[in-house]
Amino acid sequence: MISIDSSVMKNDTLDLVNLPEAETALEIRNLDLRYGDKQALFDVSMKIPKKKVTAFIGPSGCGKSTLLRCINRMNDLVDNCNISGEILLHGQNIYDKKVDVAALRRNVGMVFQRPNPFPKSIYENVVYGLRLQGLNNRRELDEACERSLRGAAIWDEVKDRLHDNAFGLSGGQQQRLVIARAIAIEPEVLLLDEPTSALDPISTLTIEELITELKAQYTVVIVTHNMQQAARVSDQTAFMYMGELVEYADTNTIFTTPAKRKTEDYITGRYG
Ligand SMILES: Nc1ncnc2c1ncn2[C@@H]1O[C@H](COP(=O)(O)OP(=O)(O)OP(=O)(O)O)[C@@H](O)[C@H]1O
Repeated sequence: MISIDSSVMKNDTLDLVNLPEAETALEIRNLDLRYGDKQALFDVSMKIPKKKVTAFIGPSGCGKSTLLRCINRMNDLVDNCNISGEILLHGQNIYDKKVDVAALRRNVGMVFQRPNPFPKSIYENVVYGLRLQGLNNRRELDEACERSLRGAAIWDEVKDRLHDNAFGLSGGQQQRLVIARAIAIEPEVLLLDEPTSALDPISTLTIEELITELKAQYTVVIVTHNMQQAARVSDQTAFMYMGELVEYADTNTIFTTPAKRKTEDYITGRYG
């Protein structure tokens, strides 16, 4: 039986079904996804609120990462992947033919399970996306670098070695650096795919605190295996099972009074 510390529970609840457009960052409508013959998502619909943390939880293979990857069209890179349904960002379906996928991915950044800094200096990692956009002014790059590293809660640790190779950082620092790189280009949405699963407990806690700070500016969607983590960092939780969205509600409700039996069985550790 998994017990969740009730002191970490939050009290604000949103009506996720009738969420007003102004408060909605993304709306997923009737999303189905197939990898070849195998259907991995079944008719998923949900509204993801702006500037909140939304967690996807569920047993291994239930489709959490697949759903996350749909939000910035990472699944486009997978052969044989077939998607129907819509994901609306600012009222526009991101799967519309007119959509510029590179621009979408700038606006919807992604951080993966294993920290993946580039083999470059800390500084060059952070400003990488800005350079790609053609920004070359040293002062602007310096400012953006500092702002992003501060935003990712790693500035104090690296400010005296910005030109050292990023591989010299610890795993937890590398993950915060990668988050700094993602926020340097000022996305609206940050997708975090099990961002702490390769980290030690102290680094995990630092990243969790960071996630809570990030929602002041960004909409955060996180996939996690760790239910305590979902309870600690998220405002809303979506429980998935075998490709279906079983229950989606504020995190407090999911962990204390879930409406569905399957959710209760999962959060109480009966399977997983
Ligand atoms: N590229 C792929 N090609 C074929 N099948 C895939 C691919 N990626 C995922 N799948 C399948 O889709 C289903 C959902 O996988 P997904 O990785 O989204 O689940 P998950 O809930 O994130 O799992 P985990 O917690 O283990 O990472 C699984 O059955 C998986 O085997």
